[in-house]
Amino acid sequence: MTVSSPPLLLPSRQSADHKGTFGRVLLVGGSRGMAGSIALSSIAALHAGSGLVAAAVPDRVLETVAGYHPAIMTTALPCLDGHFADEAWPELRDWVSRQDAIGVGPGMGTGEGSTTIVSELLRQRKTPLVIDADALNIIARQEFFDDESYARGDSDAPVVLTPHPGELGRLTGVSAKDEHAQLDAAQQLAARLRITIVVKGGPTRVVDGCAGEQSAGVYVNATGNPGMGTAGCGDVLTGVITSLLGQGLSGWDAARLGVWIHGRAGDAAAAGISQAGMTAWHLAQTLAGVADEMVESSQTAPSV
Ligand SMILES: NC(=O)C1=CN([C@@H]2O[C@H](COP(=O)(O)OP(=O)(O)OC[C@H]3O[C@@H](n4cnc5c(N)ncnc54)[C@H](O)[C@@H]3O)[C@@H](O)[C@H]2O)[C@@H](O)CC1
Ligand SMILES: Nc1ncnc2c1ncn2[C@@H]1O[C@H](COP(=O)(O)OP(=O)(O)O)[C@@H](O)[C@H]1O
Ligand SMILES: [Mg+2]
Repeated sequence: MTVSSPPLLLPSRQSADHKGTFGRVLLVGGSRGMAGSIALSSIAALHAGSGLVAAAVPDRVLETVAGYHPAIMTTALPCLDGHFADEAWPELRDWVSRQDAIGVGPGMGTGEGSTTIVSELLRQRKTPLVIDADALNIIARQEFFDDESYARGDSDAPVVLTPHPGELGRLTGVSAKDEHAQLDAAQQLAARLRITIVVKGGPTRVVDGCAGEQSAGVYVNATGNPGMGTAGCGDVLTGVITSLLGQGLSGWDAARLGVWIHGRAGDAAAAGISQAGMTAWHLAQTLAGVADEMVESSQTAPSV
């Protein structure tokens, strides 16, 4: 199988590097019945190379999420019926500025507490943000993006949305059935808000509304396969892109490299297991095995 080349590479790792070099990231989400989503995002962030990963989850599911992986740190937030309570944001607020990037949305539900978290995370402009899943559904339902004040400026941290066509339809009002109209709508939304949007699917496309020539046009990803049409694969991508933002990439670079390595891991899972039998769990594991393909290797590093 010929593997397409990554759109860019991370700098090679140096012997003096440490956890802090590779970023501290926070994944916010999960709920009773959907604890796995935020665990997949958190494990994916570790397997994409982050130095430190924590999951901020409703108290009720903390032990469940913590049980998936000993390296994931967890923070319990106030909970009501297994979902974020209104009191969750005041406790989450102080964590935000300490992160190199935050991913929000997987499995979080669309209740009051989650809505406040999404609204406040959108207001802050210092911490890079990936917005996925129920966080996108909240934005759509609350029509937050009708308010131009959410648009990003040159000095603001990057924001990356990762909708599948169903979520993009809710956000833009353009049906998932009309692929081209959805891509146009995503490009208009990205340009208006000066953000990056990953339009997930087969293939996935990335559009970017931030300044600079390099981000003009549409990036069409060449990796991935229909075996990835299985629960949790989008949650894995959220963790990957959050990790890459936390490693210092721009929204455009983190989104393109993120979808490339995500699809590459999906191809490795399909080859190792099968398209029909692979799951998001397999994808998260194969991601660890291919992660170095995102990094400048000694072979490609300029000779001294
Ligand atoms: N193990 C877990 O805890 C999981 C939790 N999940 C969470 O469940 C919540 C709901 O997300 P879901 O995506 O499952 O539900 P949604 O209702 O948002 O999306 C599912 C529907 O979207 C449409 N859709 C999706 N991809 C499409 C495509 N390529 N073309 C056309 N239509 C498409 C289809 O109508 C599909 O039935 C999210 O918060 C998500 O994070 C899911 O990620 C699944 C796994
Ligand atoms: N046919 C396909 N080819 C390539 N990638 C696919 C295909 N179907 C789904 N995917 C990928 O799998 C992921 C599914 O995301 P999503 O629907 O959000 O999953 P979940 O919310 O269950 O985690 C996306 O990254 C999407 O691009
Ligand atoms: Mg999803």
